[in-house]
Amino acid sequence: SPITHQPQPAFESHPLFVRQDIQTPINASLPNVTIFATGGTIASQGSSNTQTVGYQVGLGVQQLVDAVPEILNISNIAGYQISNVDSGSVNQTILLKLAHQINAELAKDDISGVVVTHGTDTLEETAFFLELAVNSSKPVVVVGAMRPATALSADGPLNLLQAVTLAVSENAKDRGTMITLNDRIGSAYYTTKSNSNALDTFVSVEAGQLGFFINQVPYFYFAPSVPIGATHFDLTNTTSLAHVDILYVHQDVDPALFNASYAAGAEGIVFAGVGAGGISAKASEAAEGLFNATGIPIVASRRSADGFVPSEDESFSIAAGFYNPQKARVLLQLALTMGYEYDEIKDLFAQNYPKP
Ligand SMILES: NC(=O)C[C@H](N)C(=O)O
Repeated sequence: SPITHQPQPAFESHPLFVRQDIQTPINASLPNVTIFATGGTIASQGSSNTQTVGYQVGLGVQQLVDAVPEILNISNIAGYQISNVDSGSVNQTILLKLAHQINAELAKDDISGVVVTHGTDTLEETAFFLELAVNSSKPVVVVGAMRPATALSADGPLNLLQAVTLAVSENAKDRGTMITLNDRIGSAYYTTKSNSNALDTFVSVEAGQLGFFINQVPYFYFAPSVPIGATHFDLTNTTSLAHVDILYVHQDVDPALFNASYAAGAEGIVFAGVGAGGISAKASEAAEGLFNATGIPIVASRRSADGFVPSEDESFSIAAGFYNPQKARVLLQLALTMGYEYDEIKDLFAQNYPKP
């Protein structure tokens, strides 16, 4: 019979708590999974079944689950509507709601894992944020779609089934936050969106995928392992995140951007450098001047899709190592939020550098 999962009393009083229940049948012999819906293409509808650009977000978590009744053959589902936005509009309020609610959910003995439905554009940022903010052996799976729910060959329903499958899989434990889309399973650490339009958009070229689905069964290439530099933050009492900007470097980049970013409130800056963290002499001078004047951490990442930014002696900047700019930003943001000193931030990034 249909049931409504009730909110946890301890969480009702939390300032960031928002909840919308869904109604699904319950089968006591199946594991429990909680879906946190945030929006994105997976929750979008077009005006025709051939429209694959320019559609509107708006489907609720109940509709996402109703579209894939097969999910209820493998799990009992509780659903929370955290937001319903394109992922370009996901912000720290949404991220903190997710972190708080997922931590509370995974602390319950009868929950096997959680799934977050999300737009793909910034999915990797949310996944990496959750990787850092959630410390559990249970699977956290972030999933999206490249085609709206109304499209011919919509990819959302199968992606969602695979995400829930992963959330109840014993083999998916101790792998942190995972990203799944188009049969592939990736780590939140290194998976990135590679194509604005294609279904097969999530890649991790250097670090590789964790696994893939065959006939809806997840197969992993490796036993669970911990990425170099893996770390977790306890955000239990956190209600806002530090302001960190990303500046994109290019020929003739305006050196004034660094001071402008600081003037607008940035507490840290990541720049997407050319090559392995490069920047013009003039911009470098401006960035160094800002660092000397304010002491705010400035992290050098790269605008290339993949690669490593090595640390340089005597540099005013902290090398991002393997982190792309958006992941370096999340790491710096959390370190600043938790009150890390400059040297601790340097060490945090250095933990990710390859060891000889
Ligand atoms: N494929 C997608 O999900 C793109 C969408 N614009 C988003 O919310 O990120």
